[in-house]
Amino acid sequence: MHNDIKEILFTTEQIEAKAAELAKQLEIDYADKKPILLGLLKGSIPFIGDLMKHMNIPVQIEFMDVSSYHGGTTSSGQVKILKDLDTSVENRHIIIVEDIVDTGFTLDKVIALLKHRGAASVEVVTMLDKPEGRVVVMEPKYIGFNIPKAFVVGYGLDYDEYYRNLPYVGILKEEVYMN
Ligand SMILES: O=P(O)(O)OC[C@H]1O[C@H](OP(=O)(O)OP(=O)(O)O)[C@H](O)[C@@H]1O
Ligand code: HPA
Ligand SMILES: [Mg+2]
Repeated sequence: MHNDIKEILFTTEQIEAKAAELAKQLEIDYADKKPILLGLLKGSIPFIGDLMKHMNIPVQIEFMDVSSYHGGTTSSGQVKILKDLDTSVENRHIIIVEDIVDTGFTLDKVIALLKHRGAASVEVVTMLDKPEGRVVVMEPKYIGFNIPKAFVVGYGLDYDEYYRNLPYVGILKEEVYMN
């Protein structure tokens, strides 16, 4: 285990099994809908990779780069779109892929934008949900695991752009970001 990690919450094996399980549910629900899997960069990179390889239906993969944490452990509340979609979402079924839902600010903004652009439906699949972090109402339809109110890293999740490459999800030691 990395020296900056206090506790591992989910191992690689647990995460990969959960991704496969979620993919099978999406396969059933979107069998004839030709959905767009929309990954929000950068955190969703490992999860969208694990998810898509278990979805044996026609699916389009797209990305938006959205950011609001700017290197800290709390949301700035300002959700910036650093790279927008370059494909139309009109009349398309969108599955937003997230690593984590915390305050809900990111999804609130992205969902409103996609609906405004005429998406036929918008749902969210997230590997992690931190319900105690919520500031705006947000209920993702597909959730991998619920987590307590702690700052976590790994499996795409960063602190100040590092730790995304850890193959597990763990709680970051507070001393790493307190000084
Ligand atoms: O529910 P929220 O409080 O909005 O938090 C969730 C979002 O925050 C993180 O993104 P971040 O802004 O750190 O960008 P990143 O994916 O590039 O790390 C995470 O990847 C989610 O997209
Ligand atoms: O707990 C978290 N860790 C990393 N990034 C995040 N973005 C929202 N919550 C978190
Ligand atoms: Mg981040």
